[in-house]
Amino acid sequence: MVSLSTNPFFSLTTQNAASRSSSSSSSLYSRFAASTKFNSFHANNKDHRKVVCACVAPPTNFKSEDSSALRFNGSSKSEQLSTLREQDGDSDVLIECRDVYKSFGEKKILNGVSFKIRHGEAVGIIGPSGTGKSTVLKIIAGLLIPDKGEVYIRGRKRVGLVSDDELHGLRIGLVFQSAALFDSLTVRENVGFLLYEHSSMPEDQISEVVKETLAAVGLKGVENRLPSELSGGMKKRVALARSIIYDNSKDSIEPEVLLYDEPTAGLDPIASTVVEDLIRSVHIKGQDARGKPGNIASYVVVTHQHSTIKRAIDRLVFLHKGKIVWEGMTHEFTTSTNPIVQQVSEHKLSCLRIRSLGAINM
Ligand SMILES: Nc1ncnc2c1ncn2[C@@H]1O[C@H](COP(=O)(O)OP(=O)(O)OP(=O)(O)O)[C@@H](O)[C@H]1O
Repeated sequence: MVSLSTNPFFSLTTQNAASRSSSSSSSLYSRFAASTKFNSFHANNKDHRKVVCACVAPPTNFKSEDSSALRFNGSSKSEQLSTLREQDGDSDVLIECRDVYKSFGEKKILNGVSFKIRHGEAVGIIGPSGTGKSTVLKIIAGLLIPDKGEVYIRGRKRVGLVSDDELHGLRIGLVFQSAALFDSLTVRENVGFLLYEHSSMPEDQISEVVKETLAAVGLKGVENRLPSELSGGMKKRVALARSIIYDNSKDSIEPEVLLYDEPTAGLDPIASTVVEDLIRSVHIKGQDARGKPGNIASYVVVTHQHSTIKRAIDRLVFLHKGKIVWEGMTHEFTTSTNPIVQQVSEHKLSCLRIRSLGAINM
């Protein structure tokens, strides 16, 4: 079985999972739901609602009467994943997009995207602005449905949106560019949201895990601050902490694939380096940044930043005009004979602003 329970708010459609019912968790929810930003966001913009729902770590079971307003879709659990694919020697493939198409209205964005994410990989998706990189992440995360084509999670075809936490076996976490913290909650509550909402851990233990996780991303003594009291780089680190926290009281920890959408956008070079190295450190050698058994099996980074490619990515997928035009190891990027890659690598990656690629003729 496969689960995407790490994904934020996926649990909103789940009615029956055991969840923490403490007053503190409902108060967390009400404080979050009562925030002006949240209400206006959801009242005014359906598409944005999806993004908000996607952007944070993993409350897997919101218990609220209002939660119906936040559901992604009405698809049934049985529709979520089906059709176990035959084993084909790809046993290390965690996620596969096969011939995926996506349009928004008349606008064709993805035109047959196929690629695989294997266990242990650090994959970067690069390409011109507007070419559909974030759309690919949202499709992988189960927040958007392809118009055509298939997404397989550990060999099982996903049907519909992810909205179910009864599935288990792989968690997928999405860290949005904006960090997307809940403004009305403290850093502790933001980072510990999943555990407050969904685990049976006592609150003092959750506080301890939050503290450890924050320390792992280089933050100390910020637990009681609100997001508005943090710098941009700190917010990104809090978002990272929120994506890597897990319930360590469980017997087994599911592997997780983390999806980062421009994790260093807007940061200065030093702050970028910190985040890039953290992305690596939560993943490498089967250890997480707390020195405990790691659960981040693989990660995918959408980026325009050269330093992120250099420090945090091993394999690149190059998306252009809705298709993958090149795939290879990062070091092969500069030696590729693919014309479009050559035009980019002539810039030696050091001045890589792939946004300018929009002008390149294919
Ligand atoms: N929900 C949506 N509704 C309508 N259009 C959308 C939606 N989401 C994305 N788009 C459009 O799809 C195109 C691809 O967007 P996407 O964010 O995936 O691009 P990107 O490659 O990540 O761009 P960037 O590098 O600038 O972040 C853009 O033109 C965007 O405006």
